[in-house]
Amino acid sequence: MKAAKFGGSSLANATQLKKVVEIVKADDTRRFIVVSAPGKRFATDKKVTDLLVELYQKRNKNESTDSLINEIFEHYKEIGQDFQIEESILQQIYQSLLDLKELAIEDNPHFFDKILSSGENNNAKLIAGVLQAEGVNARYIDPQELGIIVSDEPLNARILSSSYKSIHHWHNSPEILIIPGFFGYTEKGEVCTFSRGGSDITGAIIAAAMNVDLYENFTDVNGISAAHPGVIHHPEPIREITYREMRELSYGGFSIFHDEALMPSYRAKIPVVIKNTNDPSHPGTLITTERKNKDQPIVGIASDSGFSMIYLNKYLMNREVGFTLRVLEIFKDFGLNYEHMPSGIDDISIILRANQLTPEIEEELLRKIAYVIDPDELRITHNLSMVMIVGEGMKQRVGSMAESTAALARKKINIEMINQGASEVSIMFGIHEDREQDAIRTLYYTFFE
Ligand SMILES: Nc1ncnc2c1ncn2[C@@H]1O[C@H](COP(=O)(O)OP(=O)(O)O)[C@@H](O)[C@H]1O
Ligand SMILES: N[C@@H](CC(=O)OP(=O)(O)O)C(=O)O
Repeated sequence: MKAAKFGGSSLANATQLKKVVEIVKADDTRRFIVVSAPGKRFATDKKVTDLLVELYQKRNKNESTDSLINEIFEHYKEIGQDFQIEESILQQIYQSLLDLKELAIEDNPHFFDKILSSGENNNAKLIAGVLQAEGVNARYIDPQELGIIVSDEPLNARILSSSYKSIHHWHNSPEILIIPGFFGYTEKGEVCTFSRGGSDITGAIIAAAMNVDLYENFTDVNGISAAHPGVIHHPEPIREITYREMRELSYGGFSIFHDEALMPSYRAKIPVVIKNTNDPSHPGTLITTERKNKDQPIVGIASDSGFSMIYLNKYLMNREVGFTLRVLEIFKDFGLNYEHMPSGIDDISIILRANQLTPEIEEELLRKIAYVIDPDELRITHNLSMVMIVGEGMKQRVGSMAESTAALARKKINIEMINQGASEVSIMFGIHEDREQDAIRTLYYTFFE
């Protein structure tokens, strides 16, 4: 049995949807289909979820949403146009969009979630209708009926562990279930979405709950490549990768997969394959617990920007009991999440996402650190990118660090920070944002060509 998730790029228009219908028909073990909201039809197009974000903003400003509603509806109509679907489906979609005009804003903590979730919900209804019209025994199912119950954290829900058992009750469904991705319901029955890109999460939850043999994640490329295709021309494809490696790459900025999405399928030890809707016979990339091909020490290079780093130095820091704890307590008091904290004998660096800082917060934070910790040196660096080389094989291989630093030095890229986790699955380099693409290129050509 398989669960398949189709991303927005696979559902953007009628031509793409025809490919999806063929994929569903081609293998009768594909029993659970998770769908995203319609994606971009062309480079300058807007995906439906982004139009819904605009709708939310307009509602908040009390501006008319009529033209947006029409634009979104026209997109659904275009997707359904080549199929003999029942007229009532499009009417239902139109009505649900009109209902968004009436949704209460006041005392409605799930206002944004309700608007966003309509993108996938309407698409799942449309696709179920299309599959039925094409003779497939399929049905739309609402996440509440299915049992996707989530924590009450607007725009950032998490699945409750009790959900898996309820969802499993549907594993023998005679109909193929068409499930909208990206949201669930709280215990009180309110719609709550996962974070952006969260249809991947729904796919993994369904795969784990139904205990399928394979979770297929369909997108618009032949699996994952060793670096971002926008930076490296024809990067090498990755045929097989472990969950740990994929987790590091997703964290490091591989936008192809939501980084939280792997958790449910990882725990359930279900293999995931990333496949191309436009070329379904291509093997894509397989994500498993252990990879068979151990020859490749480094599988990929990822990067992400928008970091700041606070550097602290205090002579004999290592003798002060509770030093790190006191520093982190300050971060906690400011409600700041940190991402990494490499340390030396007398110094530590704390790296955090810069979008949490305003000039006021930054000033107060530094003042508090100076007062509580009394460091010999305290400074903050902005506009950093984290560039990562990832691969389980690095543990056995001598010299990955030396080759990387030599490659960066050759390009005169200054390394502000190096971090290697205890698991030795990745090495991370903090560099100035301006040199991010140069760093990826030089590291890629060092390890791949
Ligand atoms: N390392 C990588 N390998 C392959 N694709 C990548 C990589 N990094 C980023 N991408 C991009 O991710 C895109 C697919 O992911 P996504 O936007 O989530 O698609 P979907 O709409 O199917 O969910 C690809 O079109 C590609 O441009
Ligand atoms: N539509 C949602 C959820 C999602 O996962 O979409 P996609 O599978 O197209 O990345 C978003 O844009 O965030």
